[in-house]
Amino acid sequence: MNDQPQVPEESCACPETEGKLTLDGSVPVVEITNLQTKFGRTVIHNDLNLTIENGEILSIVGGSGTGKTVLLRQMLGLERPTKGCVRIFGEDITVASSDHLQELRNHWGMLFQQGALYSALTVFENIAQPMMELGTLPQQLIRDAVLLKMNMVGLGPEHANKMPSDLSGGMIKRVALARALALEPKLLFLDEPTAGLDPDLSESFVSLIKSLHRELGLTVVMVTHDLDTLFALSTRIAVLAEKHVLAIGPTREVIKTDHPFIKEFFLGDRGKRALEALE
Ligand SMILES: Nc1ncnc2c1ncn2[C@@H]1O[C@H](COP(=O)(O)OP(=O)(O)OP(=O)(O)O)[C@@H](O)[C@H]1O
Repeated sequence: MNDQPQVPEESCACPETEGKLTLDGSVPVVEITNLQTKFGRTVIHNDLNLTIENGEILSIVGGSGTGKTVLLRQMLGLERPTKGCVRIFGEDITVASSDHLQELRNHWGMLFQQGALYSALTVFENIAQPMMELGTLPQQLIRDAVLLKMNMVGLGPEHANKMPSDLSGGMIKRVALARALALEPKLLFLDEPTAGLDPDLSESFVSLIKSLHRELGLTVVMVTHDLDTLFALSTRIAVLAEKHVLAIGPTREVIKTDHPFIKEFFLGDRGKRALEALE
């Protein structure tokens, strides 16, 4: 996929707010309005609206090809919708310049599915990289901050000089999480955070995310197919179907929605087991 955002076909009709970066929780952390995404003639999203409040863990679910990844990339400013408005911390990122987007990205962290570590850099260097890129922080402060982030995600300093190829899947996720938290974001995006982890590692990674969410006061936006992760973490779930957010709310309310995808996804055997485990 092309990482250069394209200019939207039509300008957005954003709700009337100041449109300036607001980090104090006084406006929704994410506010998507009347969003449309088309690739050629294929419409992926139409009239999609989604609001995510400060402190939530909002999970996005939906069938294959419903546009979850594209929506996540639009929230990250990596893609622009065909129409509509994507406000992050009150600021419409669909009209932001590339330079401004780069600055805005320092306010959110992203954990990619495969970790996306730089293979030629050590654990320390991977976590330090967003701080180094700022070009303003003294070396000693970066060193202390990296060790602090490592500690936060349960990695001792003895791992600092390891290369990604020396790490287990669970450790790669922890390093990637430490890097996502490097600039102390208030908003964290997670793409399939537990994919590829065995059930025990998955459970401990979920606990880690839960405690960091609480301790750091994060807002989390997650895409996952894993029902255990979904049920254990989400404060609300948004279901993408029929090109828009078909249902949104706490898990127990969303699963009552009478829709074939929701019935199949949540109320199959796997869904029932995951729900029972919550009770
Ligand atoms: N740059 C692009 N050009 C053309 N089509 C695209 C592009 N990016 C995504 N699509 C299409 O948009 C649709 C939604 O893709 P997306 O990856 O967001 O789905 P998804 O909901 O994340 O699916 P999955 O759960 O299978 O990962 C797919 O049909 C995909 O092929």
